[in-house]
Amino acid sequence: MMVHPVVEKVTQRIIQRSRPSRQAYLAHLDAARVKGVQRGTLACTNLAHGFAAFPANDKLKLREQKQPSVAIVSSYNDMLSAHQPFEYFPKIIKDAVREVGAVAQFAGGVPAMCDGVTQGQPGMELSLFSRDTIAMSTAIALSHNMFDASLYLGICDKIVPGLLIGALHFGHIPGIFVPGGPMTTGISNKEKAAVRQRYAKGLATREELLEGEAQAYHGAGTCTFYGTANSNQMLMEMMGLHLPGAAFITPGTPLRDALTKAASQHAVKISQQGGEYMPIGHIVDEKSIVNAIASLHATGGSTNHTMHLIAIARAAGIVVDWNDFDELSKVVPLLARVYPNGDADVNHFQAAGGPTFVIRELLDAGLAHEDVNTILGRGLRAHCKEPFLDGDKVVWKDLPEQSGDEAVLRKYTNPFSPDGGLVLVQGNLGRAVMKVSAVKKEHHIVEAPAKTFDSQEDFMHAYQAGQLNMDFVAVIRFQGPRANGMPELHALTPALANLQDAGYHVAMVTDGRMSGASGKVPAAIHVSPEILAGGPLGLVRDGDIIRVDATQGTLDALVPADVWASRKMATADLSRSHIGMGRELFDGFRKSVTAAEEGAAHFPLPSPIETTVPLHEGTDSGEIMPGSDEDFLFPKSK
Ligand SMILES: O=C(O)[C@H](O)[C@@H](O)[C@H](O)[C@H](O)COP(=O)(O)O
Ligand code: SF4
Repeated sequence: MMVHPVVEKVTQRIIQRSRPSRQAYLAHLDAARVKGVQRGTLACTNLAHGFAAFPANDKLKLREQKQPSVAIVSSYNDMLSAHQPFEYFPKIIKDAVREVGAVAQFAGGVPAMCDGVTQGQPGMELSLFSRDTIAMSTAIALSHNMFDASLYLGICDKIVPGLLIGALHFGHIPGIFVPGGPMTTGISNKEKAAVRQRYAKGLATREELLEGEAQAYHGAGTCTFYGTANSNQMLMEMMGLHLPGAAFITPGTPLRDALTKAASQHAVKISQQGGEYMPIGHIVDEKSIVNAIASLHATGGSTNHTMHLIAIARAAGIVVDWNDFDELSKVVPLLARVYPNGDADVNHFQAAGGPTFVIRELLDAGLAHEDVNTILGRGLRAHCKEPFLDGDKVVWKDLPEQSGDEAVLRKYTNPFSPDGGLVLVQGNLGRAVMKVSAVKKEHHIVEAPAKTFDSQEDFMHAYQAGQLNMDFVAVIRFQGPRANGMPELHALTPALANLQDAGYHVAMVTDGRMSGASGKVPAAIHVSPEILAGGPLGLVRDGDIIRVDATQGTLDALVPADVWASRKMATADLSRSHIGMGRELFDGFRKSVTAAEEGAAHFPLPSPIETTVPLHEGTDSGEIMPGSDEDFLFPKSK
């Protein structure tokens, strides 16, 4: 099926723009491949260290160097309710892989930060940088070079992007993402937000607030709003990196564990030894990235992916920018209304049809590419299925034709909105992104005087002192990655929402970011260049009229040109963001980070290597496979 002309145009533009770096990436991938098991390239001493602690039968298989070894890279910890279930996954995986004659090895853990625990706290200034720290930790795990396939256990915000960025730097290794599933529904996200707004007005006690939060976040599993974590799940389904429909199955259930077992055994199958070799670097290509952006728009996904997806693409040699997001947003309809884009949560979304329903609708609408590689082979249509238990095995069934709840999920023929959730706004303040799917139409344009703040705390002090009961645009400055690590400013949402509810026209403009769970207040975020990179946001003064217009895609200070030209860049003392809570360890990150529109990344685009010199000397069983087209079953980017 032909895709929509705009989808095709954006795809071809990305392919053209990415050609040098994508070809360099594929050359690196070729050079890393070996004939036989990857551990065949190790010397005996290395290998003995690699299997020393294993039980006899595993050790024998590892020593024989015939059966694949499957890496487990896990973000388990007790801090994220979403990742706590991963505690018992390694045992399920090892038993499942043994059943099919191979071996699974816990290759390494990666750090994972809960943005809910750190929201509004100093720790949030490490949050964005934790993504590439996770990517580096993934590389450290895989650098043992023992592995012929890998399972990535992660769900939340920066963790899936970090794991995937790391995995793509080992693009020759087949990989499958293994989710843990969402928390069961507690009090609704709307009720949770209402308690917060009452507390911000002084109408609820701290005990009432804590009780409300505890009823929202009440158990193991991912928080049930459609923030960055659950946006990640949609993207993994859309990119064919999950088994179909694995995203939103509750942790601790038989189906959840059966899916983990099935993913483990499928990883063996797509290893070179399994006969259906499918390296992850050939799954993530220009078309799968375009598909991911389309699914983000169709579901009102997290604004954080206007950075994370760009960084993921960059890791695979693919260059994406906010024009690509913006042009796709204009043709991809909004098909799901999940909080903050509506009242439903992800459990309702799943019951209505879930992410695989969205995949089918986008394919049927010609708004996604079907001809892509996935962990199941060639073709995305195989992922438009729903998993069920048949005994202790997973079987997949066709999706129902209709949505289970039209208030939550719709077919492309009857969308909530003809266009998607994220738009580019640009003007004399720079380039920024706005999530419009969660903002009422009457707030898509805000023109009001600026009030500048250099920290979240300064804003909250002014709010609590009653100084903000007016129409205004909050310009929160010095929040970019170079300044203080680009924290989420989600903690300002209840105050801004109260002011909006009181009838004031309010908006936020910042070089910082918001949570994927942020919603109703119009916010032009990720303003690039950031102030510390000379961004014009630093020229704004209190009282300047700021116009934020999501319909026209503009972001301007309406200041006479001569006055604007005479302005000096504001300065701020950021030292308190550079010391304490470990922030001093990330000084190098602040200095080396790329712009938000380049993914706020800490790694270069792949560049051509002089010759496809193998990364390591082969041995008899680890003979280096020459990188050549016929070795691959996969068409290169055209
Ligand atoms: O991008 C995201 O989705 C957020 O980082 C999310 O993971 C974060 O935890 C929110 O702050 C939680 O939402 P509440 O703060 O509303 O509980
Ligand atoms: S969704 Fe956010 S708050 Fe919930 S567990 Fe994940 S990181 Fe923490």
